[in-house]
Amino acid sequence: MPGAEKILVAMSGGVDSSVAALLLKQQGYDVVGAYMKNWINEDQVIGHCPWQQDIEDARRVATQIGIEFRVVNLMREYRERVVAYLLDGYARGLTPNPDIMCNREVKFGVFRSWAKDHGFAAIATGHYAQRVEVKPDLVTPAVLGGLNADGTPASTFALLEGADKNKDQSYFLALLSQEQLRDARFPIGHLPKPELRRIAREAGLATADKKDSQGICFIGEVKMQDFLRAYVPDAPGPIVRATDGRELGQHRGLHFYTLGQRKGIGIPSNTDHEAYVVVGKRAADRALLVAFDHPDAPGLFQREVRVHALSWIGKPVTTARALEGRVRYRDPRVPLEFVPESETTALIRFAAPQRGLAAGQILAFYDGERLLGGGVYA
Ligand SMILES: Nc1ncnc2c1ncn2[C@@H]1O[C@H](COP(=O)(O)OP(=O)(O)OP(=O)(O)O)[C@@H](O)[C@H]1O
Repeated sequence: MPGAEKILVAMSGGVDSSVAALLLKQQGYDVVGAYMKNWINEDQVIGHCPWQQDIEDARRVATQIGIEFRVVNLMREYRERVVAYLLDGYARGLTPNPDIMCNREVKFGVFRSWAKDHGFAAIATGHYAQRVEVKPDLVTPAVLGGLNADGTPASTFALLEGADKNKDQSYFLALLSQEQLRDARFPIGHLPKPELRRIAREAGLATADKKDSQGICFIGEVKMQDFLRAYVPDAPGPIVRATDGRELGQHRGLHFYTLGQRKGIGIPSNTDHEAYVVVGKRAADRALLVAFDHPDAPGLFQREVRVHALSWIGKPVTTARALEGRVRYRDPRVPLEFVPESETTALIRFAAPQRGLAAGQILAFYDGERLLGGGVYA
C-alpha cells in the first residue's frame, strides 16, 4: 500500500523541497524531512554562509507540515567526493561540475544509502524532473539492477524533463543510474513554478516567498571564484592572443577561467569595442589563450567533441544514432550524432557548431524530453 511507504525528503530550506514534502504528506506517505549538512565554512575563509538560516527554515516547514525533521551530517563524504573532485579537476585544467557530481555522489549516493539504512523506501527532492515507470522489456535486466523473485525483470524508470521548461533541472541528474532513479521521487516535477508558489502560500509555508537559491550546490552563496581563491594556490601565467601570439597581460591561475568566458579576463576591449573571450589553455607555459569573440575565433566553437565516462540511466546506447544533447544547463536541446567508440567513450557530431564546450563539463543526452544519460567533455 503506497500510503505506508516511508520517504525521506531532502529539505534544503527552499520552497521547492518544502512543497515536495507537503505534497508527499498530503498523498499519505510516511514522510520525514532531512537537511544535509555538507559544507560548512569552518575556516571562516569565505564570508556569508546561510546554512543556519536554511536549517531553521526547513525545520519550521517540517513543523508546519507535521513531519519529523533531522539534520544529516555528510560533511566528510561531501569533502571526499565533491570538494576533492572539484579541486582535482581545477588543478588539472578542467572545469568540473560540482552540482552534477553532488547529485550522483551525495544526494542520490550517500544520502540515499543513509535513507535505505534507516528503513526508508525512497528519497525525494525538489528537483524539476519527472520519473515515470516504463515497460521492463525496454531495458535489459543487467541495466535494471536486478530481477524480481519470479525471474521477471524488475520495473524500470525513465527520467523526463520537468513540466515547467523554464525550471527544468533534469540536466543536473544526467549521471544518475537506474538504481539511483529507482529510489528517487520528484514530487514537484509536474508543476509549473507559479503553481508551486501558490500551493506554498495557500498552505502558509514559511518558505513560500523565499527567493530561489543560487550558486553551486552546498557551497551556498559562495561564488566559485571566491572558493577557488581560498582553496587553490595562485599559479600565474601569461594571457596570450591566440591569433597572433601577442602577450596581453598576466593572469593569477588558469583555474579562474573557462572556455567561452568573457567576463573577468581583465584585458580591455579594443577601440572597436570588441571583447576578448577565452579560447583555450596551454599547459606548457600556463598561457591563457584569448581571441576576439567571433564565431571563427580558434577553438571557441566545436562541431565535433569526444566525451568519456559515459553514464546511462537505462539501456546504454551502443550503436551510432541520432540523439539530442544539452550542452549545458538551461541551453536548449540540440541535435547530434552519437558515435560510440568504446563502452565509456564516444565521438559526438553536432548538427551545428557549439560554443565553449569546456573539458570536464557534462553533455546530457536526450531522446525528446527523456534524459538518457551523460558524458564528460574530453
Ligand atoms: N542542504 C540540503 N539539504 C537537503 N536537501 C537539499 C540540500 N540542498 C539541496 N537539496 C535538495 O536538492 C534539491 C535541488 O537542489 P537545488 O540546490 O537545486 O535547490 P532548488 O531547486 O532551489 O530547490 P529548493 O527550493 O528546495 O532549495 C532541493 O529541492 C532539495 O530537495
